[in-house]
Amino acid sequence: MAKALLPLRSSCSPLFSFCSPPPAAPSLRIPSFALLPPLLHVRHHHPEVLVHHCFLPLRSFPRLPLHRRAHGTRGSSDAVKNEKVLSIGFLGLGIMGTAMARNLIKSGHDVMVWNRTANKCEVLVSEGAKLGSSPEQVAGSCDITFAMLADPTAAKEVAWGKGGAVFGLGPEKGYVDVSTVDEETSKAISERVKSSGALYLEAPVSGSKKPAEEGKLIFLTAGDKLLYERVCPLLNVMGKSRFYLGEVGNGATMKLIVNMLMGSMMASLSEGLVLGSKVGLDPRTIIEVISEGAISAPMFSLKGPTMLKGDYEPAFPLKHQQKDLHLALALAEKVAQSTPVAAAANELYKLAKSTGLGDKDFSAVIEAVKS
Ligand SMILES: NC(=O)C1=CN([C@@H]2O[C@H](COP(=O)(O)OP(=O)(O)OC[C@H]3O[C@@H](n4cnc5c(N)ncnc54)[C@H](OP(=O)(O)O)[C@@H]3O)[C@@H](O)[C@H]2O)C=CC1
Ligand SMILES: O=CCCC(=O)O
Repeated sequence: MAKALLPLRSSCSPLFSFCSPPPAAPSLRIPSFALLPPLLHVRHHHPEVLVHHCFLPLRSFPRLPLHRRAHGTRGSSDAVKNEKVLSIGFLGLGIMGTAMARNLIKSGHDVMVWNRTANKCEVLVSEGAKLGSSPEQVAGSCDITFAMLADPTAAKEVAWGKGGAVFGLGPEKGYVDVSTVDEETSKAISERVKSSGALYLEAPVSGSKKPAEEGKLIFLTAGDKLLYERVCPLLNVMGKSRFYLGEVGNGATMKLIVNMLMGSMMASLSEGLVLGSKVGLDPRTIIEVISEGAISAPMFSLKGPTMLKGDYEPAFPLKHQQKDLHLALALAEKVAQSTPVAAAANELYKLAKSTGLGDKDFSAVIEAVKS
């Protein structure tokens, strides 16, 4: 199981490493299709979980760029070295979208951006992005369009509301929704996208503002595998690892499970810090003790100190964590699974939101524990 879930980069053996051409490759030519090894599928307990190596099937996608960049490296001229540079649309320039689109621009791609609140586009336009007038126009102008939106309502609105992306999509195009939404929303978007003739991939991300800025996100993808293969080089620019999880919905639910855990962990940390302080312990020592033992977590070490200072500068807005808990609880209810811990955590986030903390970082949930 552990092997199946290894991030792609670490699972690339030299023999099958078609995520990127071998470092010594003298030219940009991708080996002819016939010479490529078959996709390396690693199947484990769950039949839908496939972790495989990425190659670019030239015959299927004559418009593919030929990336030669090695994983993990960055360079302003990466995309410029391609025979054909993909044009990329990016819809939604919030905390995450801005950082992700910026990395695509920095890697030399041709990026067109759109955001509901138009002035948020200005900074990326000053860095080289083109300005789109609507999701429809962006999707119509670009080969691949990414969407990074707040919630299911926003994702649907941008996909097929007035001037929605699907009206600009068509054959040979791809739509990649990286927002955190539920399975039903993703499937509905998939249906609309595919009826336009385009391909669809859901690809929610694990990792927050800093990993987004550093290009170290973890993509949880599902949907059209051909599109997944096509966008691998772009995911590599924005992330450190990626999982292909099969049918549409699997990426969305994986993300909700992860965020359900995260929300409960943060609520738990908050309780421990508040209780410990109340009985006279130094909360800084609590954080230090935790970091030494089996329950240590990067999140505790990262957020603990800022929580003690009352610094809730948003990296992951609390309203989005509450949205994710709500969606995870709905998922649990659908399959009659009891999730009392997550339900209790959700109440705390709801309380924090009702006191005006929705736009603060999710670690501000500690204020609800204090109240
Ligand atoms: N921040 C984080 O750490 C992470 C967030 N996520 C997920 O990524 C998504 C985006 O998060 P983040 O960037 O933090 O959120 P932000 O709140 O910073 O950005 C939300 C984006 O959605 C847009 N939006 C909201 N409602 C609508 C609507 N009705 N129509 C069109 N656009 C809309 C906003 O536009 P406008 O600017 O006009 O308001 C903005 O571009 C969420 O699903 C979140 O759960 C996933 C991983 C980490
Ligand atoms: O959805 C937000 C996740 C934040 C994180 O993974 O650190």
